[in-house]
Amino acid sequence: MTSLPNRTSLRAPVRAIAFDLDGTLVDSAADLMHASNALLAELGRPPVDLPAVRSFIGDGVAKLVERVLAATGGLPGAEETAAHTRRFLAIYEADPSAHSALYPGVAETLTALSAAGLKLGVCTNKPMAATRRLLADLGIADRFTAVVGGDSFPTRKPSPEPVLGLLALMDIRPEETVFVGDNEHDVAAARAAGVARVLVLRYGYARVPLESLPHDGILERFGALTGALSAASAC
Ligand SMILES: O=C(O)COP(=O)(O)O
Ligand SMILES: [Mg+2]
Repeated sequence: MTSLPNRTSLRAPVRAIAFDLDGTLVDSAADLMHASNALLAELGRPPVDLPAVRSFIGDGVAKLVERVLAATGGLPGAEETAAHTRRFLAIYEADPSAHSALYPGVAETLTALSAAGLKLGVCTNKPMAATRRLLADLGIADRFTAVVGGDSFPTRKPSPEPVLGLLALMDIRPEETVFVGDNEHDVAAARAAGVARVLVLRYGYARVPLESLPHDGILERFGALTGALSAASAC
């Protein structure tokens, strides 16, 4: 009787890792809060606190600003909201990193993964200009083969479009890719793009229990990624 090949031997080897940004690589909530509060001060509105801002992150800047406005006196009309979003971006892009930091283990782990020959990419819903500046300020811009932001394609995560766009730029197929994120949009986008594995970080800005999401594993800390990848390739 012929034996069936095991699951692993049917899988393409992992050649790339695509990372989410906010809540995965970078704890960026404090700068988003400061930029929100600078805007709110100009509008004569009360400030928002860190837990509120954490819960507003993940759908891009326009949604963040809408949620900030809705929580502090109400959402104005579409044109005024768009003007406030532009003002928020001007404030945020001028310095997106003063109060932000890489999560523990991020710099070392990215170095180890590139040294192991893996291509690394970023797929975030944050607009590109702020993303580029944040990655540069935190000293990790040169680790990535490609970066895509919330304004790089017509749709954002949870759409698979930016994930597939990132992989095209990296010349990598979804089945050769692991996606590492922190929220429900990352899992949905990566699943819809057909990546081989989806891992989520416990410490990020998820708005639903991680256990309820169709991921392939929860990482308690960023440094656990190298072990998770070698365990998967060994089994
Ligand atoms: O919502 C944002 O602006 C950024 O979020 P992300 O990096 O987690 O995709
Ligand atoms: Mg995130």
